[in-house]
Formats: sequence, structure tokens, C-alpha cells
Amino acid sequence: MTMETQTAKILDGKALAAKIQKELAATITESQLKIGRPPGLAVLMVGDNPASAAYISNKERACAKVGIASFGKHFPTQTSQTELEDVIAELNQDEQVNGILVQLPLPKHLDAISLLHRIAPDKDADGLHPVNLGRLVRGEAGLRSCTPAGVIRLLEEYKIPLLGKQAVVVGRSILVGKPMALMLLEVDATVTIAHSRTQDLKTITQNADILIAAAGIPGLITAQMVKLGAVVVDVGINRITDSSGKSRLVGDIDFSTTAMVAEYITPVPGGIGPMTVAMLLQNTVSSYLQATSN
Ligand SMILES: Nc1nc2c(c(=O)[nH]1)N[C@@H](CN(C=O)c1ccc(C(=O)N[C@@H](CCC(=O)O)C(=O)O)cc1)CN2
Repeated sequence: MTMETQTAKILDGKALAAKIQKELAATITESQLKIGRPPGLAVLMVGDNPASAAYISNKERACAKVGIASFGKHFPTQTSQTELEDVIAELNQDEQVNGILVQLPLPKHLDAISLLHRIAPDKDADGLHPVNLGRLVRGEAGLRSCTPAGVIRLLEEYKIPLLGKQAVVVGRSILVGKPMALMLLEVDATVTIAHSRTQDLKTITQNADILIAAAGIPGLITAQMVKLGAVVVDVGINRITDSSGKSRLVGDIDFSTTAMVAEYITPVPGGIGPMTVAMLLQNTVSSYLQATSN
């Protein structure tokens, strides 16, 4: 009896993120000689969500690697909206700080959207301010949301054709799904957004040349839902505990079965997660170069 094995090629986000970080480090070394200081990124975290704390130390390590000064600001869970707004107002004025991000999710009593509105659009390292989202809608230059920008950059690196292709995005969050759909439109894909209320998801995903799963549901997409030869991108990052009691990361795509039908697939971990961090560093460096260009 022969065992069926993976046939899809891997879209290696970890390797591409390392390459981008190397390029950014070179840019920073060169620019710093003229500018006299490094780029700065402020990361605001509220509360003690262990996953958020891990993602932040990941971002801080990446900053240190490329030469970005990171200013971590950790606040207790009960911090008020006004206190955070005041901190953001100070950071907006601080010349050492070129990028500001608020780690999500926030504790329930805080209004994340209105905090994001307070970040100066040109320091919006996560690309989630309405001005930057508006620029994306209009196809203008601006800071792009990190995860979807990472998806596009990875597809471009592997020269995956997007023009005229049927792209399906499963998920409609402001962090990923909606900006992802707009970025796919920017490169002339034909885009469908599916979500939790979509009827007959399988019929829609089976039509996708490019399938982006960003629903936050472990294993939502199985091989039966994927067209033969499709390009499958997994944005989900879900920590699950398996039957042996071990905790591990899985995506929204059932990797082992889907890899038998797809042409390309992203792994979790090692796919879009590292690309998100690389795009955050890239946004911070572009804000720095823009702010110091006069
Ligand atoms: N303000 C933001 N909050 C959140 C974002 C975001 O982009 N901006 N995205 C996620 C979390 N996130 C970044 O903040 C993030 C998650 C995971 C990774 C990553 O590199 N994951 C690795 C695996 C790491 C592990 O072993 O745990 C991988 O996929 O290879 C990067 C960024 C929610 N909040």
C-alpha cells in the first residue's frame, strides 16, 4: 500500500521574512549615518494575555535584530481609555518614535477602534488607522496592514500570478479579511469575501485559484473545499491542545490533506506569522525615512 504524501510546494514565510529583515538592517545602517538616530517603534500592550506578550517579545527581538529601537509600554488590565489616549498623544509628538502599535486584542472595557484613530496616520505601523485604510480603498500610497501586506509580498516573491485570478478570502476582520480583499483588488484579482454567515462555503472556496483563510477557526478548510492546483494561504494562528495534552499551533487549513491538492501552501508556523512581523518592521522603516527625508 502506498501512502499519499504532500505534493504542494511550500510558501516559506520564515525564509522570506529573514531576507526582508536583512535588507531592512542594511537600509537602517546606511540611513542612520546620515540621520544620526535609529528608527523607533512603540508597542502598547494592556493586560496579561500570554499570547500577546509572546508576540510582543517576538516583535521586540525582530526590532533589535534590524536596528530599530523598540519602546515597549505595558499597562495593567484596568488602564482607562483616557490614559491610553494620553500616552498615544505623547508618542505622536515624540521624534524618536516613527511607529506606534496597539497590540490586539485589548481588554473588553477598552474601545480598540477609537484608540487606533488616535495614532498619527504617518506613525500607524499596523496600517489600521482609517486614513491608511482609506488610502488603500483609493489605491493611494500609505501604510498597509501588516498581515495582508505580508500575504501579497509572499505571493509576489514566488511569482504567483494574481491578475484576473479568482481569489477567495475567508474572514472579514478589519485586521486581515477586509484589507486583504482590497489588496487583492489592487493587484487585479477577482475577489470574493466569505464569512461566518456565508451559505455553502465549500462551493465558494472550490472556485478559488487563490484561497486565503483568515477565519480563526482551526482546520476550517479541508482538502474537499480546495480546487486542484490552488494556491492556499493560511492566516490562522490557533493554539490547540491535542489528545496527548500537548499544546501546538495550527492554522485555519487542514494542512496534511490540503497539501495533497494545492499547488502552493503556507505552513503554520513559518508562513504568514513571520511575514506580519517583517511588514511591521518595513512600515516602521518607511515612516522613519519619510519623517527624516526633509
Ligand atoms: N496590533 C496587532 N495585533 C495583532 C496582530 C497584528 O498584526 N497587529 N496580529 C496578531 C498577532 N501577531 C502580531 O501581533 C502575530 C502572531 C503570530 C506571529 C508569528 O510569527 N507566529 C509564528 C509562530 C509563533 C509561535 O510559535 O507562537 C509563526 O506563525 O510562524 C506574528 C505576529 C493578533 N494581534
